[in-house]
Amino acid sequence: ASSPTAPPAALAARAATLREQLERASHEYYVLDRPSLADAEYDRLFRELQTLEAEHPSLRTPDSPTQRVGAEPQSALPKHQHLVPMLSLGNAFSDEELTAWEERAVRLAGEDVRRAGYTAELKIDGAAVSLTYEDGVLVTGATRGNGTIGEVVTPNLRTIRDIPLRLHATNGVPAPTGVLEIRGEVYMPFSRFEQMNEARVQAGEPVFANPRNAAAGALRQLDPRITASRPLRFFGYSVVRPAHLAPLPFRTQWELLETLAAWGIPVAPSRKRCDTLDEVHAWASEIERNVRAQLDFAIDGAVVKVDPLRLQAELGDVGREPRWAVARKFAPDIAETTLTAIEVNI
Ligand SMILES: CC(C)(C)c1nc(N2CCN(c3ncccn3)CC2)c2cc(C(N)=O)c(N)nc2n1
Repeated sequence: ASSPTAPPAALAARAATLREQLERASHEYYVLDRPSLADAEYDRLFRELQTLEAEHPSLRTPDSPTQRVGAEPQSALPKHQHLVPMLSLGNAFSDEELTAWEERAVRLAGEDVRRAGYTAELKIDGAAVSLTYEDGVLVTGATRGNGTIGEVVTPNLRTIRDIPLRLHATNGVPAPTGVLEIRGEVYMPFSRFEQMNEARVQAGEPVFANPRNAAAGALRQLDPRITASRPLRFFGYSVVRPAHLAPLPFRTQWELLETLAAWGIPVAPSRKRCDTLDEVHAWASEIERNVRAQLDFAIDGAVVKVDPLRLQAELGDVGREPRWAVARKFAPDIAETTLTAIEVNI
């Protein structure tokens, strides 16, 4: 017999179904931009779940869509120690410097580095964060901070629709178990950045100098309702877990990104699996010359990574920078440098 407070199994099952349907609809609407559920239907299901949770509080789980916006403002942001430190990135400002990076890696780990190839990614110009999931449920979100200690901003990150509150099994990829940290970049699309600054000018509020500052500022709000009002997005690019836990279900950076996407984490477009560094040079040049101007978000370059995790571990890090990855920086965005110049003149 069920105890008086435990909800009947049928209601618990209904709540679980509603959570799944609402999260899938939200993912299709915000991430895939192809909604399959009408807004009115979404609202009806959302209200049904809210009612169920109000009548049976034990059904109000942390991965419920009703728990995205809303905790009370905090007094200050608590500190968070990252399970695995978030590294920095060395910079390569030219093709020659990128080639020198490859030569050093080959000297250390041998020709396998060249044979195995690279994953090349856009370098999103936003604010780096780390999301901790336990058995697929988001439990903590933190800013990068100094790489070892960041600030807990979980309520603020939960307001970002791109960030799933629960990781799902799809395309034959099982949902993750145990604890893992997903790292990525929170950013503000250009189109929404301009719109927000326009509104701030009308409201007599100070404008943000660039989308990166706007994203970082929104993330560090004490009141999540303010964060919820800011148009923030997210791309993931790294998954780590403490060394003593079971290995993750992928062997290369490319498979890592495919796994993130299968779990419902947005991954930046225009990435490329390159068999040679020449392919990386050509891809980076195409991105800087043609793709960058079409993107609705700021990038400050590309990130080139030795693909196999085995070689990444063999290469390790020096100081706080991985030997197996490097940022290929592009010329600063014209708009930003112009604005900075104007600020200086004034
Ligand atoms: C996992 C590694 C360390 C190789 C790594 N580290 C990154 N970053 C480190 C330095 N970061 C940083 N941030 C502030 C201050 C100092 N360093 C900001 C993130 C990456 C950033 C991006 C991106 N932006 O799109 C990306 N596609 N891949 C990354 N990969």
